[in-house]
Amino acid sequence: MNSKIILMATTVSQFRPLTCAAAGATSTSVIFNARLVPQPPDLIKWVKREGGFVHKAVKIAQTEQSDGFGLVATEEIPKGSDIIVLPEHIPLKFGDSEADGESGAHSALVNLAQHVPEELWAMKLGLKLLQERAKKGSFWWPYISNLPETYSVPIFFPGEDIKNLQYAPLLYQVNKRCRFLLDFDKVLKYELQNLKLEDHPFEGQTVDASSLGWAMSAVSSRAFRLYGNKRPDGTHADVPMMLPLIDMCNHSFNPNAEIVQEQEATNGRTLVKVIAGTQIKQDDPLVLNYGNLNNDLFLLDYGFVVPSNPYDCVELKYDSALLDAASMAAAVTSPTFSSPATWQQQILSQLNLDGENSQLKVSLGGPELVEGRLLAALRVFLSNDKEAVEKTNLDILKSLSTEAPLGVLTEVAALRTIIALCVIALGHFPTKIMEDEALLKQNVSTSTELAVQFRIQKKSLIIDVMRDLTRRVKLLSSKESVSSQT
Ligand SMILES: C[S@@+](CC[C@H](N)C(=O)[O-])C[C@H]1O[C@@H](n2cnc3c(N)ncnc32)[C@H](O)[C@@H]1O
Repeated sequence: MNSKIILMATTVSQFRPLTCAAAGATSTSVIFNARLVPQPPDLIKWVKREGGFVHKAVKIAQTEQSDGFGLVATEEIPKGSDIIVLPEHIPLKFGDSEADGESGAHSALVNLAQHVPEELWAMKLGLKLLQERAKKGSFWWPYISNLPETYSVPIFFPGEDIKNLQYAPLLYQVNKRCRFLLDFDKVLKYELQNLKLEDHPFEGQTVDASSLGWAMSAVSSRAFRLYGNKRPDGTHADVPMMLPLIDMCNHSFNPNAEIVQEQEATNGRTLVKVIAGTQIKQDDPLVLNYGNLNNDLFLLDYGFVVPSNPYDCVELKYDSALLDAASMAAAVTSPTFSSPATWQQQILSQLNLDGENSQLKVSLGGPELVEGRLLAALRVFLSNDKEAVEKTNLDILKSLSTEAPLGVLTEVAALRTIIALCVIALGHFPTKIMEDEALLKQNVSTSTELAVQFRIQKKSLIIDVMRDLTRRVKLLSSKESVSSQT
C-alpha cells in the first residue's frame, strides 16, 4: 500500500494550528522559504539576547545550495574562530525542561513517547517540538516560528510520486513511516481523549498525522545527535537536539564549519558551538557535514538528494537464484550458487550470508563499490578451489583493492557476474535515465522532481559501478594475455 500523510489546510484561528501545508504542487522556492509565520523574529538577535554568541560576519540569507535559507559569511572568518555559541538552555531536547519536570502535560508527553520505536527517534523529539509549538508564550517560539512550514520529505509526496521513486527499499521505508504516523495519530486520539486541559500536552489542540509528520520532519531534517549529560559511569548519552540558528547551516561533504561541545569551566554547563573548520571567505555559505549518508537517508530525513553522492548505494538481496542467473548472463562457467558445497556454505555463514541470523542485504556503490561480503562470496563460488580459498584470508577475499586473490580467471568471472547483476538491477527500473531527464525538463512538481532526481542518481550509480568494473576486467584481461604470451 502506498500511503501518504494527508495534509489539512491551515486554518486561521487564535490557536497556532499544528498542521503542515502541502509540499509538492508548485515551485520549490516559494514553498520552502515559507516559515511558520510570515515575518518571524530575528533569530540572530534572539540567540544573542539569550546569552549566545554569533560572529559579526554571520547572516541568514537565501542560498543557491538549498531552496530555503542558509548562513553566509559577510566577511572572511579565520580558521578556528567561534561562529556561533549556544548556552545550554537554548537547544531543544526531549524532557529536560525543569519547568516541565513534574507537570501532567509532561508525563502525558513521556507516555506518548513510549509508543515511538527507537528508530523513529525524530518523532520523540517531534512531540516536544509540537508541545512547544502549541504552548502560548513558549521560550522557543522565536525559534519555532522561524521553522519551515513544509518539508519536501517523501511522507508528504502524493502516492504517484512515492511510486516515482522506483526503488523498493526506499518505498518500504516511506510506507513504514506513513503507516506509523497514521497509527500514532490514533494512539494520540485515544490517549488524550479524557485528559484535563491542564494535563494536555498540546494545550487541548488536535494533533493529527499531518502535524506529527511536520514535527518528525522538522526534527529529522534539523536535529543533531550530540553528547548529553554525563551518566554516573562517566559516559555520555547520545541525545538528539534542535540547535536554533546552528540548524540554518546547509549540508556539504566539504564542510567549512563544525559543531563542537565545550564545558564551561565556571559552572560545568555544556556549550554547543559552531567553529570555522577552514578559513571561510567572504560570501561563502557556512556548511556542516550532516553525515556520510546515502541518498535514501538524505531524501527520507532531509528532503533533498545529493547529486553524485559518494556514499550513495543500491541495495540488493543476496539470492542464489539471482546469482546463478547473473553468472549465466555473464557467460561464466556453470552456476553453482544454488548448490554450494559444504565448505562454501561454511564461508557463506562466516560472511553472514547463510544461517539463522544471516543478513542478506548487500550493496553496490559507496566507497567500497561492491560490498565485501558479496565480492568474497562470488570469488569463493567462482573459484571452486577449496584449497586456494582456505589459504586466503577472508578480509582479503572481501577487498576489491586486493587484485585477483584467487587468480585472474576467477576475478574476471566474479566482476563479470557483478556487472550482470547491475544489468539486472537496472532492468528493474521502469524508465531509462534519458526518459527521466526529459521529464525533469517539463514543469513538474517539487515532489516529482525529487523522486525523479533520486532514481536518476540510483541508475547513474549502477552505471558507474559497471564502468569501473568493466575497466578492471579489461585491465585484468590485458595483463593475463600479456603474461600468457611471455
Ligand atoms: C538544517 S536545515 C538547513 C536550513 C534550511 N535550508 C532552512 O531554510 O531552514 C536542513 C534543510 O536544508 C536543506 N538543505 C540543506 N543542505 C542542502 C543541500 N546541500 N542541498 C539541498 N538542500 C539542502 C534541506 O531542505 C534540509 O532539510
